[in-house]
Amino acid sequence: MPGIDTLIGLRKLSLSDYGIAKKRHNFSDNIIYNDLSLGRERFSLIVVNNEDDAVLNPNHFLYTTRVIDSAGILKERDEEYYEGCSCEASCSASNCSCHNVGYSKDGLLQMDELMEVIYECNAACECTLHCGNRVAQKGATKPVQIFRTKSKGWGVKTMSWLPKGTFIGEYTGELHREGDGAGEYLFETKLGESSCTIDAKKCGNFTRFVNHSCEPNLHAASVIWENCVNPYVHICFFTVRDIDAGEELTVDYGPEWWSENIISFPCRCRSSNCSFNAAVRSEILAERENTGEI
Ligand SMILES: C[S@@+](CC[C@H](N)C(=O)[O-])C[C@H]1O[C@@H](n2cnc3c(N)ncnc32)[C@H](O)[C@@H]1O
Repeated sequence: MPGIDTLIGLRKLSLSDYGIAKKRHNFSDNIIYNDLSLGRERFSLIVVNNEDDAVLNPNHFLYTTRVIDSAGILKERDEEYYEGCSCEASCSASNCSCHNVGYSKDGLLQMDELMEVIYECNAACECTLHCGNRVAQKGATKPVQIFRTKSKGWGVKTMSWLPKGTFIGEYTGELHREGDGAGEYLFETKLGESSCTIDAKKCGNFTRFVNHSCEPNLHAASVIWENCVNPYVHICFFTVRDIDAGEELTVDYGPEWWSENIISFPCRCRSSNCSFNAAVRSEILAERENTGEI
């Protein structure tokens, strides 16, 4: 009788696979899944647990590399479109007439001149898919690994050295109207002028495992690659500095997220200027008790 993992196509490592991989790569990691994305990423999304304190149940979320619009929010939009660019092959800051090009020639986000919104070329543009102004829309290419951290549950680490400005992945999940949904996997984004949220609790990709740090090495950028007047703003993670292979990838969840969640636990990012550590948490809880909030 095949197990559930086999039925849903998840390749759990057999002991012999593990032995071969261990010999070949000379590692001592305890790999529990060799591709959590089930082939949906361009790299094998390996899951490692060297802490022996929990197992990851891959069936409790659906792996998706795209945002899922089950509420039909995107469909409700007026179909009004902008024209694309008419650059012949590839756009650059000097020759692209219709877009602000936020990337360097190597496809790195220009972190020192960061724009509030990055407009990539889109389906209405005449440039080719090789255009340097199409980075995040092509999806994740840099291999990452899911690993069990000591005190923050699962986390994500990079398998290779990454220069500053590298695109890591888009935050995917279920799209909700503003105010709908709650919880630890919510990320706020925009639809034209209005706000909505992406909930990665039931569905998402590896970015749902990225933990918070008060000194993060990723930036959550707003990126648009639709030409409609009311575009969906994709939340895309880019490196804010060079990152070594093996380093954990982290992002700042923001004060609103912590305002909701600090009641349950303190921040364990261990950075020297942590804003939500145990001491700060005690002060916040004492203040909320005083004001009758809790
Ligand atoms: C979006 S999830 C990140 C993935 C999560 N670690 C997991 O195992 O699924 C957010 C949750 O991760 C944990 N977490 C993330 N960053 C943390 C931090 N700096 N300190 C403490 N817990 C953290 C908390 O449990 C939080 O509710």
